[in-house]
Amino acid sequence: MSEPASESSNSVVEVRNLAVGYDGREVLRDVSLSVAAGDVVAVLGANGSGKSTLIRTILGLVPLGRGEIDLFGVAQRRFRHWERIGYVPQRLGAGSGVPATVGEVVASGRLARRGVFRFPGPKDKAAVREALTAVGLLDRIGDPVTTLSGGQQQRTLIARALAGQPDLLVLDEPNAGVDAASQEAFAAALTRFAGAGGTILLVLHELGPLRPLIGRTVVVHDGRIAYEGAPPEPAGHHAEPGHEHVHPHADEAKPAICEWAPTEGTKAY
Ligand SMILES: Nc1ncnc2c1ncn2[C@@H]1O[C@H](COP(=O)(O)OP(=O)(O)OP(=O)(O)O)[C@@H](O)[C@H]1O
Repeated sequence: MSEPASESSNSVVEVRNLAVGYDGREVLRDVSLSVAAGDVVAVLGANGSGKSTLIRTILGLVPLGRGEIDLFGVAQRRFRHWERIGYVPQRLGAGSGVPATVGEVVASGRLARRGVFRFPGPKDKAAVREALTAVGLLDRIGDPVTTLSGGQQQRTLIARALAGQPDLLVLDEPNAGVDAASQEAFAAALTRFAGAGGTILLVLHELGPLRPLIGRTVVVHDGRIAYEGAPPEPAGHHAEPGHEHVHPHADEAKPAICEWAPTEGTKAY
């Protein structure tokens, strides 16, 4: 892992007064967010609240309407070191028609590091094996990805991002529809990444096995940040074992942050 840019102190992501829309319809407004080196930040919120739009805008995949975004202390439009960021989208674009093996998919995560025109060297191969070991899939390295379960395919995507040895991992609902074993494997891989000083920004529907890892949560409600602070403590019957559901429900007028017991350091908006 390389050091953060010197001019950036330890800022990894800085979002100021962001507004984003699709086809003239505003989806995010007045969003500000800071992620520092070593932070593990979970973005929560109801379906359609704008969580994916927020991280996709940070990554430059959705055009910025208003506001500013800095990555590692550099304005996003001038940022070139995309190899410092590993992105795990919601799904492995199934049906691409390319019959790739697990090892090939993970090796593609090295492209930004090694360049397209250089053959993979021992360092690249070692990084691929290490990343597959981290997610518990080394034994599947030669198998076509299409023969893996949905959860294993998600783990392959995490391994692809890890193989690039990024400083920042951005993940969009990595646990959605994924079996318990894969969720545990993610949690272990992400814990190791964070333990080595990595920064994580991820969209989650439920904290689940990742709860102990999350340092800060940001709740997006109706395109704005409605809460930012410590991970919500389940209250009342929500504290029962197995109830990990953090719910700002889509059909509620207000985010359900009132059900959480804010702890010290909480910012409620
Ligand atoms: N490419 C797009 N074109 C037009 N509208 C979009 C596009 N992507 C998202 N939207 C709309 O923007 C809003 C926010 O969507 P987004 O995917 O950011 O929400 P989300 O909080 O990530 O939801 P989910 O939890 O369901 O993934 C929704 O109303 C969605 O329909």
